[in-house]
Amino acid sequence: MIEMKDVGFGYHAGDRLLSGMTLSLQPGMFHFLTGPSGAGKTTFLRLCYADLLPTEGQMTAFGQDLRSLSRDGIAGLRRRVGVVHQDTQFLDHLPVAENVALPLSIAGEQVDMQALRDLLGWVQLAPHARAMPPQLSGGERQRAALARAVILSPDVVLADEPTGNLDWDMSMRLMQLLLELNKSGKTVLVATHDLNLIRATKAQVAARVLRIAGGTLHLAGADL
Ligand SMILES: Nc1ncnc2c1ncn2[C@@H]1O[C@H](COP(=O)(O)OP(=O)(O)OP(=O)(O)O)[C@@H](O)[C@H]1O
Repeated sequence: MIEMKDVGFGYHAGDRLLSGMTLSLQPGMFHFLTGPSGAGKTTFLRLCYADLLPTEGQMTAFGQDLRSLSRDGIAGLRRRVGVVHQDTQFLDHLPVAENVALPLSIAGEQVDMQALRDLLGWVQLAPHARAMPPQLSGGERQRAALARAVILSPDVVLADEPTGNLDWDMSMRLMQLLLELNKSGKTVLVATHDLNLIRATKAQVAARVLRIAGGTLHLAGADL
């Protein structure tokens, strides 16, 4: 899985945004990552899918040192780690179904149309399969982003403020999908500053809450 030992990161030489982070993502566990705006949550997630490399310490994913991964190694890692980004981008000239299937096309793989239909049905977007992304509501966009993040059947799903622009009902609907993924065995990590969302989810799953504060990572107490 993903393991960090004394990991630090700075965007500029001499700058240490994050330091001393020691953590293992627990396989099959539901994790939250919280902390104030600007604390480094997105940066942490980017480290987890090797979009950024640590400037200090040791970090491995699925037993491989991230700093020594080849291009193919990074591509392999990205298959095993699905990401729902904070500012979900779609190709606006392609229908939702094609956007969701994009990781398959990029990997040069055949699209199994029945599996794609099932996936769209699971995120309740079957009626919107031929819609264009600008026609989707915020909640529908996030569900499409989640479908795209899991189409390659990753082991780990990272979601960066996936409910940031959604009302409570929509947020809970998205969280249910993430819970279902977790129940099916996937390791999930959701970055959010919404403590109510964390509390409501913790009523349903024994989630582990990580918090970034003071430039490092802590395990939050059970009161959260
Ligand atoms: N590409 C970048 N280059 C330089 N600094 C950056 C870059 N990306 C982020 N930062 C800075 O790093 C800090 C942490 O940003 P990050 O986006 O990781 O925080 P966050 O906790 O996800 O914030 P939010 O909750 O507001 O999304 C911020 O001060 C931000 O300005």
